[in-house]
Amino acid sequence: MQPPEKLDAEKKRLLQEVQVLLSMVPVPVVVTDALGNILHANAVAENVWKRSQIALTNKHIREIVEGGEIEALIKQGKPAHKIPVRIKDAANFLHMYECRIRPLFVYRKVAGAVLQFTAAPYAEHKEERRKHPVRYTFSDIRGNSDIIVSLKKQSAHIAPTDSTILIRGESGTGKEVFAQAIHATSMRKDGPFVALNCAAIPEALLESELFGYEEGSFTGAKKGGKEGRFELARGGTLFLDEIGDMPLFLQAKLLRVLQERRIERIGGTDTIPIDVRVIAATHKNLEAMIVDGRFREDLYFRLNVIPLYVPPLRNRKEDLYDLIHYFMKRCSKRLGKEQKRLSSQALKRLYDYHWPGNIREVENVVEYIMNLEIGELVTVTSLPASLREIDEKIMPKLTKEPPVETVHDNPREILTIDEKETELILKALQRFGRSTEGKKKAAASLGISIATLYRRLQKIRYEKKLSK
Ligand SMILES: Nc1ncnc2c1ncn2[C@@H]1O[C@H](COP(=O)(O)OP(=O)(O)OP(=O)(O)O)[C@@H](O)[C@H]1O
Repeated sequence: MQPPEKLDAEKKRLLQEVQVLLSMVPVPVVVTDALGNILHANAVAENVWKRSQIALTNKHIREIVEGGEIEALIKQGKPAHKIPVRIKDAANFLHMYECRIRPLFVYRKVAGAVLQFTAAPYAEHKEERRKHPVRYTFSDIRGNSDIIVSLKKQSAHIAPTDSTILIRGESGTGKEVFAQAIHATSMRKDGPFVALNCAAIPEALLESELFGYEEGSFTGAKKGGKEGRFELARGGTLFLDEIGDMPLFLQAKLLRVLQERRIERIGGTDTIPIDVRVIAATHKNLEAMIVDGRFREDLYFRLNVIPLYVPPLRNRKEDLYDLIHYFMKRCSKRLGKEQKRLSSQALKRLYDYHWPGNIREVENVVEYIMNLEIGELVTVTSLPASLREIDEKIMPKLTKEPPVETVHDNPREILTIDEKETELILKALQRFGRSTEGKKKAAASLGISIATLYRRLQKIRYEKKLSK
C-alpha cells in the first residue's frame, strides 16, 4: 500500500478505514498484490507470527505460507476457501490454518488478494471423530452408589475446565468411560478423543506414536511421515491410558511437551504447537513407583492436577444389579435373545463374588450367561466356573461379605494394611498365574520388585500355617 501522505484526503480516509477494519479482525489477514507480494498484514498476523509489519511486507507470500497453491490462486484471481496451509512463525512454531482467498480486481484485471487464516484443526474433526468415536456420556455411566453418583458429579464439574486429569483405579473399573464422558461434556467435545494405551505399544514405537515422525527419520518410516497422537488430538482430548507403563525416557519428553505445549516430530526440525487436553489413567501405584525411581515425580505433579479415583466394584456392590440389567438388556438386543431372570441363589453368588476384573468382568459374565443359558431362569449352575466355585482358600475374607451392604456399613471392608496387601498379591497371582512369568507380571502390576513379591509370599505362607 502506498504511504498515506501521497494520497488525497478521501483516499487517506479510506485507507485508514481499511487498516482499522483489518486490525479488528481477530484472525491473521494479509493483503497481497497481483503477484503475491505482501502489501499489508494486520496486527493479529504480526502478533501471532511474531513478525513486524516491515518484516512481513518485504516478503512474498510463498516465503511465509507453505502448501495449498496459494500463489497460483492469487495470480489467477480465484476465490477459494478452506485451503489447508502451514505457517512457520519467527520462533519456528508451525501453525496450521485454513486459508480463505478473496481476489481484488481493478478494471477487471487481478490487482491482488485478501487472505484470511483461521485455525485449521476443526476441518479435520469430523474425520477424527469418525476414527475415534466417543461412546460414553455421563448418562451412559451406570451405577447409583453414592460413590459413583458423587464421582459423576465431580467429573461433570471439572469437565469444562481445560485442566489435566489423572484417573486412578483398578483395571476394568471404567477409567476410560469417565475420560470419554468428560471429553463429551468439555469445550473440546467437537474435537477428537484420541486414546493411546502406553502398555499395549512396544517401547520402541511409543515415541513415534505419540509425537509422529518425518519421512526418512528411521528405517521403515512411512513416505510423507506420520502424525503422532498429539497432532491427531489437536482441538480435542488425548487419553493416555496405563501411563505408569511409560518408559522413563519418554516420561521426560512428555513432561517437556506438557510444559512447553509444543512438539517436534521424530527426525523433524519444525516446532508444532499443541492444543490438547491430556487425561491420563493408570491402575498402578505411581507413588510407590516414584519411590522406586520408576516414575518421575515432576511428571506425576504435572498430570495429577485433578485427581479422580474410580473405586473397584467390590466397594460399590450396590451398582451390581443395575450393571447386570444394563448389560443383559444390551446383550439381548445384540444377540436377538430374550432377557433372562436370575435365581436368588445365582444373584447371591454374583454379590458374594469379589469381581477382580470389575465392570469389564460383569460384561463378560453377562455375555457368557446370555450365550449359554438356554432357559429363561439363570441358576448357579449357569454361571461361569469362576463364580460357581468361589475359591474359599484364596479369598477367604471376601467370600464372607454379605450381599448388598454398603462400604461404610460393612466392617469387613476395612482390612488392615497387611490384609489388604495379601489380598492384592493373591489377586495379582490369580490374574497372572503362579508361573515365574506370571509372578514377574504380578510384581510389575503391583509396582514391586520380584524379590519383594517372593518375600511377601513367604510371609503369607508362614502366617497361613500359623493360623491353621
Ligand atoms: N459405570 C459403567 N457403566 C457402564 N459400563 C461401564 C461402566 N464402567 C465400565 N463400563 C464398561 O466396562 C468396560 C471397561 O471399562 P474401561 O475400559 O473404561 O475400564 P478401564 O478402567 O479403563 O480399564 P483398563 O485399566 O483395563 O484400561 C467397558 O467396556 C465399559 O463398557
